[in-house]
Amino acid sequence: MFSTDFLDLAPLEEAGGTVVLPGSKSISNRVLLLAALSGGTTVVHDLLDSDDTRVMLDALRALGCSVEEQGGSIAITGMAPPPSGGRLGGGRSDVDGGRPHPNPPPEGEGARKLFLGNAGTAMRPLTAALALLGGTYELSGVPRMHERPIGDLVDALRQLGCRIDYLGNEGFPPLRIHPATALQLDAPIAVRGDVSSQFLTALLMALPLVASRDVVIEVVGELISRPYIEITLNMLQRFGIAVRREGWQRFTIPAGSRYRSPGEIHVEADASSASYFVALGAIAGVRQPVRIEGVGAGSIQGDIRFVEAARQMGADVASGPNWLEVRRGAWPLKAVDLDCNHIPDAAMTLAVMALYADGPTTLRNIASWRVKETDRLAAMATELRKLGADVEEGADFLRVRPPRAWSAARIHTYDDHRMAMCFALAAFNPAGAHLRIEDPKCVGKTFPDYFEALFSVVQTSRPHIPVICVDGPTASGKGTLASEVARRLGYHYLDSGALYRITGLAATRAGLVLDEAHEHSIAKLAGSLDIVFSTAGRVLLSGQDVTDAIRTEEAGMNASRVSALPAVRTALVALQQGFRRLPGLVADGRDMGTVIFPDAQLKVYLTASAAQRAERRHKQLISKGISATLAALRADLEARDHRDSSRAVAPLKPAEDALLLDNSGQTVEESVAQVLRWWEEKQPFSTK
Ligand SMILES: Nc1ncnc2c1ncn2[C@@H]1O[C@H](COP(=O)(O)OP(=O)(O)OP(=O)(O)O)[C@@H](O)[C@H]1O
Ligand SMILES: Nc1ccn([C@H]2C[C@H](O)[C@@H](COP(=O)(O)O)O2)c(=O)n1
Repeated sequence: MFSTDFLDLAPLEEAGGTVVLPGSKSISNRVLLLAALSGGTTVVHDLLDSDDTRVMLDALRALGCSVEEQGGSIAITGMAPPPSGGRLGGGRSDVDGGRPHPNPPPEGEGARKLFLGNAGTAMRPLTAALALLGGTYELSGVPRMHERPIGDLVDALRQLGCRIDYLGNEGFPPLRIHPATALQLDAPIAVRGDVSSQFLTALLMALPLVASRDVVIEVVGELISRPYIEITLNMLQRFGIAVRREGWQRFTIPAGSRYRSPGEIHVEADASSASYFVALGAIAGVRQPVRIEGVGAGSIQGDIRFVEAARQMGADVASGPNWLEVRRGAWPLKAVDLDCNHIPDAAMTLAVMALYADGPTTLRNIASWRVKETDRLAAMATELRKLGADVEEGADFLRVRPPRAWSAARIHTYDDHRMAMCFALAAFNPAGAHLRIEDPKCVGKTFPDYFEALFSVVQTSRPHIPVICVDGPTASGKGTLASEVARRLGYHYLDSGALYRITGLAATRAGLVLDEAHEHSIAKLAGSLDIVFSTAGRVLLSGQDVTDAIRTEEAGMNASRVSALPAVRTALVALQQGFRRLPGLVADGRDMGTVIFPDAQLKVYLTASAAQRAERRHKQLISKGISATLAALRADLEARDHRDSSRAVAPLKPAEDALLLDNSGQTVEESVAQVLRWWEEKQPFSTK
């Protein structure tokens, strides 16, 4: 996951390849709660690992469920009591036929506090389940969760006899739930269906806990987002509850309903997440398709119907039971006028596809966008306008006219994963306008590795991929500076010196003398090195860890020797240039700006006095327990500087367009801040 402050997207050109999608958030959180409410153990395969599912798992643990990892799957042992179980809330009327929470917080003791982040799929169903299970609880979330309505659900639960107080604003979390006294199950329970379908889902999942008789739910108003109710009914069926339905207005939970674990259950991939890759294929699947694995025509998720909308806009989609393959069909995409009530989440992706359409696109019946992670109607309109689109925002619709002239834009993401994910698709704009996605880690809610997945299936020409070069003499702090700048920007990092160090080591181990007479043998060796830079920061040569072996002063000197051989340098060019991958690269060495990446967008030549550098290296070695004298180190580094800058090929020198940075008097943070400032000044959306 990219945990940087922002992620800059270079202009993208094409897409093609395969993505395997993570599990559905909607299914994952339903399955977790149902497993918790069932007796015995349920092994859940392919569960989504994201912010919202972690919130649910933490809550279930706090409620006394056992959650165990089993070879990549999760085993949940539910909190339901044995069939002979006692009474609701551990001591209330049996008339209601309710079952008790097996582990409720004892009355009189403080409430059990559950923090549910911004997960509506945890807050709503847990409110209903805990109100019926008994015990005292406080349910809270992030500030935005406290702005998301829950009053209609609380009203429905109060009709039943549940006792729930608002701890902040009336109608919104946080909530305090008290044990119910007696439940009124004889009259139908009315719940509004036109604000969020999660209220009905919450009741459908909670009421089987107390269904000593038929329990009827009546939906008031037009039920929105029906496909989500279909998922709920489907999951309930898997856990032994056969809800009877009359149209979309009346639902009956049969008397005697009792949760039964299916033992094992697979979570299908997320159809809403698929929408970004369907759109990607429609926009950029020019020479090859984008193949999406984990979800397909057989999906139980309503958002799979996004595929129909994408087809209407021109996408060429083939599908199988759990895969989709999408290519560009019509281009530009076709403008549409669509009712999106059935695909509220995925419809956000259509709003970004509309930027590439041949006229204005209107998305209707999307009032529910206003009560999601953010007010998505307002947010979408604001951000689309930044790109140059002409946007009309109604109470429950959005009309998007594609930009006549695209602008580079910083996209604010409002802590809303879907804003980040769908706006990334604007990077294919024909004007090559740059995009900055702010707070990219918000995708952690449903798809933590979204950007990694995206970068694995998009292509752009090399010159578009940003590169920052940091060249300079030994111990000037290049590696320290370059790796930190890369971390802050979410870019890849190339330590080119390591490649020469590895070459020197491999040649020495092969018994080669590091001189001109062996130039071609060493070059051949350099061209066939099996090197792995592990994510844990280790360097492997032919599977062997050489991280420490290449860091000695002797290895540095040997690297300097082999680096003076022209054939060796040539042998390493392609390997170094191969590090230029999306979203960008920071490379350090001696010739990054002069030879390897002459078109780099920013070149820094980093220096410090020889005395400073010797001192830094001395400290560095001492901290590793390696003894050295300052004088010897200074003599060594001056000898290395001399060899590196006087060799015939690619000598150490500043590129003509490099910015000089003498960090003798700077801290590491000061030099990092300086380079980031220079980088920022080069961005098209710079505030300057
Ligand atoms: N601005 C700075 N101020 C003080 N110390 C620094 C600064 N930058 C780096 N250092 C320290 O100097 C030491 C050498 O830095 P680093 O290894 O990054 O240099 P380098 O130029 O990459 O060296 P080499 O080319 O030999 O690999 C490190 O211990 C680092 O923490
Ligand atoms: N781009 C590069 C990187 C390194 N070298 C040579 C010269 C150095 O003395 C040696 C070790 O580099 P370090 O790890 O100290 O950065 O490798 C080069 O010629 N070109």
